[in-house]
Amino acid sequence: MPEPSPCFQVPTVDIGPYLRDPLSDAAAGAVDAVRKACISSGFFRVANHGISKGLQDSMQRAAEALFALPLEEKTKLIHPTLTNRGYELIGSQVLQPDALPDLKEGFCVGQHMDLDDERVRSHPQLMGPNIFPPNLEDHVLKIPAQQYYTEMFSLACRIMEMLARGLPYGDDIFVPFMSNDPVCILRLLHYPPQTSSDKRQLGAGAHTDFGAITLLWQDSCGGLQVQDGRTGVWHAIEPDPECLVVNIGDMLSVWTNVYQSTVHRVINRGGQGRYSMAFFVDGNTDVQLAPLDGSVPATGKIMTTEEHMEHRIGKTYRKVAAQAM
Ligand SMILES: O=C(O)CCC(=O)C(=O)O
Ligand SMILES: [Fe+2]
Repeated sequence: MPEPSPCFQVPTVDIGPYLRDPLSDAAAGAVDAVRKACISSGFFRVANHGISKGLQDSMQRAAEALFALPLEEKTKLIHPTLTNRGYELIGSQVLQPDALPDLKEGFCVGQHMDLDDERVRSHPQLMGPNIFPPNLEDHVLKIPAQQYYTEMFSLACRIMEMLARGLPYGDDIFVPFMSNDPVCILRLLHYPPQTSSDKRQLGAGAHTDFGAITLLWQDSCGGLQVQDGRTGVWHAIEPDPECLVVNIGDMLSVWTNVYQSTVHRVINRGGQGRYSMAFFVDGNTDVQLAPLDGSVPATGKIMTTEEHMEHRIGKTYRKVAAQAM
């Protein structure tokens, strides 16, 4: 394997000063560090992000309890229509078209909306009710998940603000995107230890994220890798309990042409189950995906974020039966 290039960096940015006072000099330094990371690797870690260790620990315990439920109970949590709510079986997603189905199971929580809600009728693929397991008490999963969701949403708004400040389109350019019931999804993930030597088997196949940004918590197992687009070399993103990983998704790459949505994957060779939690910021469904400088998108076609999400979800999900696992 070629040596990782020293130029490829996933820096750690202390965002505490920005969260405390966005107009301070230290905050301006953090904005600049974030901007540089978005332009070079599209990945950075954030320290002093304000999400407590206690809440993260509760969520890790919640994920362990949830994924330890019998398969029969987990399959009852599969949403009849939405892929961004409830349980997802191992192998449901194929993130890398030439690889085997991903060796991961997931569970998604979003903003709860009842089925008869007008917003659900207008956006039936992205909005809807949450599903929680009836056999886990609310304090185990539902309550911490809702608190974690709320806190991650606030943090995501602040990070989107930092990203806006690193661009020439106005500090509030992403406010509409983060308004009007923006789609944000908390996805708990469990990767069983991988024993297969088949190179086509990955925990999560190589992909770029669909939305604007992803905020990721990972346990101490390791296994997340990001690819340097210039050299093709994969770099491990080592776990750091003090930090969350932030990465740029395809929406920001289309809007800005300079912030990179970088290819990454997961391979869990740690010998034990790996847990992670991704918070996907997919945003206001009506916002247009067109370069902010007014140029024509590379694809020649302007989509809404909703059309883009439905396209990417449709391409990567497949129906799998529980008994095939
Ligand atoms: O589990 C991880 O560390 C990464 C997950 C990921 O890339 C994704 O869900 O998009
Ligand atoms: Fe990803």
